[in-house]
Amino acid sequence: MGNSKIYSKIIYSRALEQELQTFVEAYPKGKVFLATEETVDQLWVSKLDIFCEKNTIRKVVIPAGENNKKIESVAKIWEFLSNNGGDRKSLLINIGGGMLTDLAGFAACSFKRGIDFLNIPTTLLSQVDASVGGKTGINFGGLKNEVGAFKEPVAVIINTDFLKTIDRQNFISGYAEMIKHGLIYSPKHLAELKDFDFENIDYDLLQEIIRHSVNVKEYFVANDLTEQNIRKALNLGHTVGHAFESMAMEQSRPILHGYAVAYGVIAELFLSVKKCGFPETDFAELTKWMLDIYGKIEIEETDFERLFQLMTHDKKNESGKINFTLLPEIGEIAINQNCEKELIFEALHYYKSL
Ligand SMILES: NC(=O)c1ccc[n+]([C@@H]2O[C@H](COP(=O)([O-])OP(=O)(O)OC[C@H]3O[C@@H](n4cnc5c(N)ncnc54)[C@H](O)[C@@H]3O)[C@@H](O)[C@H]2O)c1
Ligand SMILES: O=C(O)C(=O)C[C@@H](O)[C@H](O)[C@H](O)COP(=O)(O)O
Ligand SMILES: [Zn+2]
Repeated sequence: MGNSKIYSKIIYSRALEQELQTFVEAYPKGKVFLATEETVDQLWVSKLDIFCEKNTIRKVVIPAGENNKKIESVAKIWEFLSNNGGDRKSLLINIGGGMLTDLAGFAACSFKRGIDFLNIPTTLLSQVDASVGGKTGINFGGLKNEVGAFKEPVAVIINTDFLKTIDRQNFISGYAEMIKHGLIYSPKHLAELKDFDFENIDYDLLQEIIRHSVNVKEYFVANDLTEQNIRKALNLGHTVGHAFESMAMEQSRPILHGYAVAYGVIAELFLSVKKCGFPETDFAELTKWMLDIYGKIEIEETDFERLFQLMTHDKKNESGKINFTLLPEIGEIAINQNCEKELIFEALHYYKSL
């Protein structure tokens, strides 16, 4: 099984500038560039000595927010690299949440057909998921990640200090992808997440739990970088979740990605019960737990058709059939599970009734 190996190095370190220096020195002088976004720039990047004027690392800053994960922002990064002498041997350092690492990763892997990039994730979600594994991309035509490429960063530097300025909503958004990792691979990870007190964060413990979560992601990526088979496990909750996220965006009431994933996981566990025999007691317990944390997105019956249409664009689909990743039980995966429209509507009815 598998068509790739892990090329990226994951570095857990709180000595960020020291780690970065090693990379900067490995590339030609003047050919190291930085991409970030406004919030992260103000809170963090502008305070780091390594990026001060006397050093030659030039910077491009994108406005913050999911609505900036778009082609115009990619063009801004291409233009910046082009105007500042970016060449094939350049390095682009991406510092930010998943919006920024997806976007700038895509800009890097398309500029001059691909330059090196290094990810420094600053949200929980990007530390445990988005910055790792080489899925880069942008939203297009109202669809999530409709355009992108698979390319691994040269390294990912994970520094939990960044999480000290994250708000609660963004923290629990990232926590949803960790729950997903527990569900698809590791009941032990799920248990430690259930025990974690995110109202009163222990950062040393968090660092350990992040490492466990990243290990789950790396396991699937190492075996299937381009998502031909087993990597589809990492997409649990995303067929319905991305439809919720896109619809919420269309209706001008955007939701965070991790919340959309949590809502999608509930709907897809319903499908798992129906199609794969997922235990009903586990389903009831997990649904209650996630409802307590995430609440729910309010949907109307009149939304179902649009949600279904959005699901027809999911990247796991084949021959016009909507394919889900489902679970026969916690830690056991069933990929390529085709569900008919009637059953998908049943799941949406169930979700609406909660
Ligand atoms: N490539 C992948 O495998 C993958 C995996 C999961 C999610 N994603 C994508 O990641 C994106 C979501 O990422 P996200 O949740 O990090 O969102 P984000 O990058 O939009 O960041 C969330 C918010 O936190 C702010 N922020 C970032 N770092 C901060 C810090 N240290 N302190 C304070 N505020 C900070 C940002 O300005 C933003 O307002 C989505 O586009 C999703 O599709 C990609
Ligand atoms: O790494 C993966 O593979 C994932 O599916 C991780 C997801 O959490 C992430 O949101 C990813 O960007 C979704 O990809 P998509 O292919 O469904 O757009
Ligand atoms: Zn996701």
